[in-house]
Amino acid sequence: MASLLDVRDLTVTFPGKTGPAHVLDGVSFAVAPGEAVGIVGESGCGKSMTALAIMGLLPPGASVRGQLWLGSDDLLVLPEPALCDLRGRRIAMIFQEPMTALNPVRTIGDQIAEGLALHLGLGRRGRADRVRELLDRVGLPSPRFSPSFYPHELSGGQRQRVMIAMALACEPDLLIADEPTTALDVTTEARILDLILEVTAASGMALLMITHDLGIVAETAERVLVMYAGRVVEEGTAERLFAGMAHPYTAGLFAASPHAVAIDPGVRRPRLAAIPGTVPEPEERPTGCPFAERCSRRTPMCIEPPPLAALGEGHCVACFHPLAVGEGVS
Ligand SMILES: Nc1ncnc2c1ncn2[C@@H]1O[C@H](COP(=O)(O)OP(=O)(O)OP(=O)(O)O)[C@@H](O)[C@H]1O
Repeated sequence: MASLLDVRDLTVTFPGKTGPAHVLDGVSFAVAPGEAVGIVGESGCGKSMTALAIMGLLPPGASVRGQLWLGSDDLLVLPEPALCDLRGRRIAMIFQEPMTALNPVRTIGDQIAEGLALHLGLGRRGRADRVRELLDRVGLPSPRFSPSFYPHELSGGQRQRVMIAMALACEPDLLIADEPTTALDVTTEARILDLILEVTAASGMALLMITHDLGIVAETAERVLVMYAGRVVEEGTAERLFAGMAHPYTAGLFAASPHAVAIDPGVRRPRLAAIPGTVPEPEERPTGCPFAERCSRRTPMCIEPPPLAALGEGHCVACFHPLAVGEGVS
């Protein structure tokens, strides 16, 4: 099937103190129409930069190379007005913290209606009807919830529901959810994830779920990209990858995930095991395997960059010493 989103060799660089800092280094992946893809990695791996590059919202100072195809449009060469038209209409994004993403001095109804006026040209009456329909759709029905509410009158979970309503407003082809439940308690997290899955499946929307938690990926994605230090280090269908994580980093994330039981109900662990060390800063990244310094399996050959190579159908890994199926990381 033709891809909806095709990211090719995406590289994002900022000027650093000692030279260019590559925050993304040759990232490539595709999302098919209606597909749910998860991007997972620790803080600082480049997940948000990937999302912001797709949205055309990178911070000032960023320089971008590569290609970002949405259907037949390369987003990296589209002029700003065309990109602006595309945001909300074809791609929408839900951010980590709804309180900062929502405008505190405008009603939720006005904020949801904005995209409807801009992209669909709906009149006042049409917008009001659609806002009520969307609030209802995301579990904020009237009369209990009114479009005239301000964000501060809602709980964190309810605000995230408003963000979902805004994202759904124009029925985009792709929804990017960047850590959408980080600010929520566990019960609310489960409800919001269920809602995102339900609305995307019902409307045939593709989903790019960005998270640091492999458990969330296991619950939401059909395909998984594991990112480390600005690169994709493992990619596979959720079925393949969770049946045999091959990169020592992915296995480390699994060992550190409090939700690992969602991936493997048989898992028994006395305690969570953190990966030693931290993600190297963009200016300090080695030219070879970026994970080598933290990896118990490294050998002298890891001073070379391992290519992302196929392990089997629907599964690739960038590691010279991948784990065999069933093998744990020591
Ligand atoms: N404005 C900026 N200028 C320079 N470097 C930046 C800027 N914003 C982020 N970075 C760097 O880009 C790298 C990737 O950041 P990014 O926010 O994409 O990580 P992430 O994986 O999404 O982490 P998190 O889960 O914490 O959001 C980090 O090393 C970060 O320090």
